[in-house]
Order: sequence, then structure tokens, then C-alpha cells
Amino acid sequence: MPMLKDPSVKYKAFPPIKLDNRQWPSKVIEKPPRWLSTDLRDGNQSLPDPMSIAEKKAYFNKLVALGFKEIEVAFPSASQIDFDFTRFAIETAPDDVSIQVLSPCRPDLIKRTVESLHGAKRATVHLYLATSDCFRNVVFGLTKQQSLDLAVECTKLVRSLTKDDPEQKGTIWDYEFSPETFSDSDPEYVIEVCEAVKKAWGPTSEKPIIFNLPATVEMATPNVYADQIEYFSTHISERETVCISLHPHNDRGCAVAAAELGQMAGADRVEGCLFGNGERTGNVDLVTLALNLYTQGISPLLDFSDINSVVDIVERSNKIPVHARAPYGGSLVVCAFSGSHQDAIKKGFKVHNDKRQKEGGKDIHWQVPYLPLDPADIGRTYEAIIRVNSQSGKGGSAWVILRNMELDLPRGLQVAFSKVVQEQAELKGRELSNQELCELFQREYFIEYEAGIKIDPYYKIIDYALSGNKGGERTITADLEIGNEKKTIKGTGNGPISAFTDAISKDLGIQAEVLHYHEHSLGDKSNSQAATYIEVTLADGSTRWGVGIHQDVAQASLLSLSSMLNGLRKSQSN
Ligand SMILES: CC(=O)SCCNC(=O)CCNC(=O)[C@H](O)C(C)(C)COP(=O)(O)OP(=O)(O)OC[C@H]1O[C@@H](n2cnc3c(N)ncnc32)[C@H](O)[C@@H]1OP(=O)(O)O
Ligand SMILES: CC(C)C(=O)C(=O)O
Repeated sequence: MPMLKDPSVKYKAFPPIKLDNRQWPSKVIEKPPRWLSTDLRDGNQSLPDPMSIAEKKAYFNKLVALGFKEIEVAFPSASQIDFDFTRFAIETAPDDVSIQVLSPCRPDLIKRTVESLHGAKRATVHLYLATSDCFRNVVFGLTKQQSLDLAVECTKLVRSLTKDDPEQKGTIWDYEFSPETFSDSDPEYVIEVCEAVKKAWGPTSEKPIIFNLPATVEMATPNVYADQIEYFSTHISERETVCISLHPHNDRGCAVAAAELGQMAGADRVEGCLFGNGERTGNVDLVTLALNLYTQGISPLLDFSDINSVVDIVERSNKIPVHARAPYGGSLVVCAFSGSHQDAIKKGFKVHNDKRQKEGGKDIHWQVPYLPLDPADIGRTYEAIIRVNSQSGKGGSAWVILRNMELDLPRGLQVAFSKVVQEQAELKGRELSNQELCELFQREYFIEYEAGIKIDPYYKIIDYALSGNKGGERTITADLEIGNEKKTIKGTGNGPISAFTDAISKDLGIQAEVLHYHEHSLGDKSNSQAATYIEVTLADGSTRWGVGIHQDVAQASLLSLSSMLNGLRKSQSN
């Protein structure tokens, strides 16, 4: 069945909400909402392969560790497993964590649900009843008044079994009512039902009733949901005795936007799942909402410092991978392949780290191009940020060499090495790992370093002696191993480098004039090594780089010249 040329015959645009003088567009989110995780209920009920008890327990413990204070753990009347898991949660929850459970407005199921909570320190009974015309007519066959009466009768039953029952005084009870399909309901009718439910429950400002307003199916643009929330917030009476909770689903891919605009519209609480698991296209992603707050400078009061462990438990429990591009947690979201991004990120990190060093290492405003968040804040390593393939530029491979070998390549050498990398990346047709890049660098410049591979250069410096002449000239006598032969070369100059280039000119017949020289120390240990980078102009006018690493700076310089000789020989033999 192909798509309709005129879909309007089958699909109707969602009508705008009549909301005079809407305020939410000019509002800003200034604090985190009350969070409720429904991973173990709405998330779990939607899984092809539901969590085992062991997986639920591990997930529950992770939610507590992340800082959730309200956790919907089950639908206890649905199965013995859900009932028993509710008991586990009741028995293990910290005193400040409220255990929430869901029940439909069916008295027999409500009684079973309340039974599952016996002895809880804190518990929330959550009832739901759809209020849209579609559900009321198609699923229940009830009139508006009958649905309202059912919601009131069930609320009174919950009250009689919980806060009004002397046997239940040991539990701090909360009550949540969801006009299910709120996003497709007549706003005035929802208010009518909730006013009646509120009257039946009897909330106070200290113990507000939770009205959870679900976009059970996301039906319209996020601004419409915000209008619906603001309408509810401005029309419900005794607003101070009400906690407005959001429960957006993601059918149009807008759940995060809907949840943020809904908070701007007055909501106090958000229900969702980690990385957006849940029915169909999922519930709103609580990780994204929390870290969106964080990158606005607002603590979400949830701890995602080890985001990889969150990804791990979500994937293992749901048996559904977190999308590689999922905000903050996706495997590809803190890495850049394209050259201009890598270049900008590398420069951004340098500016940031230099500024931070000047400030004594304290945290400063984060402004690194393309990275809205410092990956380290959520436990992600910098190494993974820049990865190299055929789309990468000089900055990417230079970043990898810097991070893995501590070699801060001068720009000219970055350009030269990037050509070598590009050739390899195109040859292999894939990303080059950090190890492959470091080995490529070693082989290209014939250098060895602690964690690297063994290199067998043709030109080796075995020993050398420097002597000073009158007038400040220096003479070098260097013992080389060239292939399998030993040879001593001798030259003079104003320093070791010029003396050595003089020696290779006289005794090896290789003209090399130093064009650029850079050096820096490696590591912060007192016996730290020196890295030197030399670019020379050869007799034919071409240029070539050499790299040397040694504790002695002079020796490192000579090694960079022998590196250049080896590279020259390699290019001539190719
Ligand atoms: C939007 C949501 O995610 S809501 C939560 C949904 N989650 C689940 O359903 C998971 C757990 N549910 C279950 O295991 C089962 O539904 C049970 C055990 C609770 C009930 O099973 P059954 O009695 O066989 O009913 P069934 O699953 O077919 O549910 C449909 C019945 O519940 C009624 N119903 C549905 N929602 C509600 C509600 N909120 N309040 C009252 N009745 C409701 C329907 O009208 C229908 O009644 P009918 O059979 O008389 O026509
Ligand atoms: C039970 C309610 C809150 C629900 O899950 C939904 O409407 O999506």
C-alpha cells in the first residue's frame, strides 16, 4: 500500500489548543524536575524480551545509584514476577526513594496492587484511565460521566486502602493519577476529571497529588503539548496542591522537546526512561534531558559521570543497543572523523587547556568547537573523540599522535604525516586505529618509544663526540652503522646539528640544510625525554622531516637527522 498522494483523506492535523496569553515561550528552565524512572515498567513492558528478575534488580540498583528518588518498578497485578519484584524494591529501597507501581482503574487489580506495597517506607500508587473520546468510546464504551465516576471511585478505593487505613500508617503514601491519552483529550474534560479525582484524594501543598499528563501517543508538535500543559496548570484549582508530571512518548521524535517545553509550561516532574526505551518509539530519554540541563549550567541531580556503565546496563537489560548517535551516550557522539571538525576540536582543546592551566587547573567555561559537553565530565576519554579515516585532516592524526605518544607535531610535519595517513586510510578503506597510526608514525620517521614497536633503521648513530674549537665552532665525530657497515663521519658547525649536517654532506654526499627545528620535553618527570623535529631542504630542493626522541636534547637532534636520512633512503628505494 503506497503512501497516499493526499494524506489528508486519512490523517487529520491536530487542532491547535485555545490558550489565551500563553506564557511558556518566554520561560526558561532554571531547575531540574522531579525525575521518575519508568524503565522497569513502561520500558520493560515494551521489550520483546522482558528483563529477568536479576536484570531488574541490577537495573533498580543502578537507578538508585544514579540518584533517582522516584522509581516506577512494576505493574504488580499483572504477574507474580511483577508482584515479587515490587516486594524486592520495597525491601531494598533507601528511605528517600519512593516506589511507584501502576494499576488500571479496576478495583480487583487495585487491591492486589496496594498489597504489593505493604510495609513500604515511601510508595506511590499510580492509577491510569484514558480520557480521550477515542479510548472512551472504542476501548471502554463509557460515557464521559461514567469514566469520571470510575476514576473517582477508584481514587477513593486507593485512599481507603492507603493513607486512610490505620494499618498503613507506616508508609508515606503518594497518589498519582494519569488521564491516559491526555495528549489526545479535550483539555476541559481532563480538568473536570482531575478536579473530581483531586477532591476524592484530598491533597495538601505538603503532600500534593501527582497528575501525570501523558502524551501516550505523541500527536502533535511539541508546542501543542506545552499549550496543553500550560492550560492544565492554569485551570486546575488549588495548583499548590498539585504536582504536574510529564510522560511524553516519542512517536514524532519530539519527546525531549515536548518535555522541555512542558517544563517551561509549568510542569514539576518528568517520567521517562534511560536512553528513551519504552513503548513503540519509546518514552522521553531522561539521559538527554538531564545532560541538556547540565550543559546549561544546571545540575540535574542525577549522576551520569560514568555514562558508559549506564549504556552497558541499558543495553544488557533491554537487549536493544543504544543508538550510536544517541545524545551524550551514543558510541559516535564524542568522536569526529571529518578533518575540519578534528582541526577545530584539537585547537579548542589546546586553548581550553592553556586557559585552564593559567587559572591553576580550576574548571573554566567550556567552549570547545563541536563539543557541547566535556566528554570527561561523563567519563568518556578524549582518545575516542578524534578518530581517523579518509575524511580526516592533519589535525586528526596529529591529535592521536599527541594523545598517545605525547609528540606535539609542528604544523609542517602534521601536513607531511597527514599525507602518509591519507594514503593508508584510502588503501585500507576504513578507520585507522590509534595503534595503527602510532605504528605508521614510527615506521615513517624511524623512531622508537617505550610502548611502541621495534624499528630497524638503516642509518643508526652508535656514538658521537663533540669538541669545541677556538671561535666557538664545534666539531662532531659520529660513529654510524649504515646497513651492516660501520662508518665514522666528521664535520664542523656552530652546533651539533650544523656539524652533523656538515659531516653527512662531506662523508655521505647528502646535502641537507635545516629549514625548521622544533623541540619540546615529553612528560613531567625530571628525567623526561626531549622530542626534536627537523625539516631539511635537500640538494634537489625537496624537503623532508625527521623526528628524534632522547633524554639528551643534542642526541635527540642528531636522531632527528638520522630519522631524516632513513626516510630519504626509504623514499628513494620505493
Ligand atoms: C499506556 C500504558 O502503558 S498502560 C499500561 C499497560 N501495561 C500493561 O497492560 C501490562 C500489564 N497488563 C496486563 O498484564 C493485563 O492487561 C492485566 C493482567 C492487567 C489485565 O489483563 P486482562 O484482564 O486480560 O485485560 P486486558 O489485558 O485484555 O486489558 C483490557 C481490559 O482492561 C480494560 N482497561 C484497559 N485500561 C484500563 C484502565 N486504565 N482502567 C480500567 N480498565 C481498563 C479494558 O477496557 C479491557 O476490559 P475488557 O476486557 O472488559 O474489555
Ligand atoms: C500509564 C500511562 C502513564 C502511560 O504509560 C502512558 O500513557 O503512556
